[in-house]
Amino acid sequence: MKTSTNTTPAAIAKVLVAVGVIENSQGQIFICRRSAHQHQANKWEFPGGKVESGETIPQALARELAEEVGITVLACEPLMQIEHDYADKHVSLAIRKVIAFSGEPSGLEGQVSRWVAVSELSHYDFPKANGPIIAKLQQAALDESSSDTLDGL
Ligand SMILES: Nc1nc2c([nH]c(=O)n2[C@H]2C[C@H](O)[C@@H](COP(=O)(O)OP(=O)(O)OP(=O)(O)O)O2)c(=O)[nH]1
Ligand SMILES: [Mg+2]
Repeated sequence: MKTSTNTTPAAIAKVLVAVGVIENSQGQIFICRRSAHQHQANKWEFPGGKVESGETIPQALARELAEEVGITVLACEPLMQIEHDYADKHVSLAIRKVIAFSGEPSGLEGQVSRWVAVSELSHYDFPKANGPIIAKLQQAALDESSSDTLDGL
């Protein structure tokens, strides 16, 4: 007789998360450190949080960034979508680049936070799902600097 152990992926909830890559005028990115009691504890992250029912992704992003880091999002654009299965949780990250905002971000929930250059992002311990985001930001920065070089010819 077959037995079921209820450990199939379908048994693990999937969470939609709006994630903001906030960039300043010097091309630096704002990152925060997750607390010791959160999922993916103590890892660095791009601020954001779960999309609540009835919310669009931009609405969720605006609410989360106001709550967590105290900025008002004025404009954002899609950067990428990542599906990632952690053993205990499946996440769908809807990543937006925040290209205009008002206010100065800070860790309103007591989280450590800082602005970092794109080239320094790989020195920080992010959740596994974030690898492709960092690769994409670093590739875009390289493309931009090579087009600057060509402009100078
Ligand atoms: N905000 C954010 N979450 C990320 C990133 N990478 C990544 O795997 N995650 C995962 C960790 C969590 O499982 C989930 C986000 O949940 P969260 O704990 O931030 O959600 P939330 O802000 O609504 O939290 P809460 O107040 O309900 O506790 O997405 C990232 O760069 N930023
Ligand atoms: Mg959050």
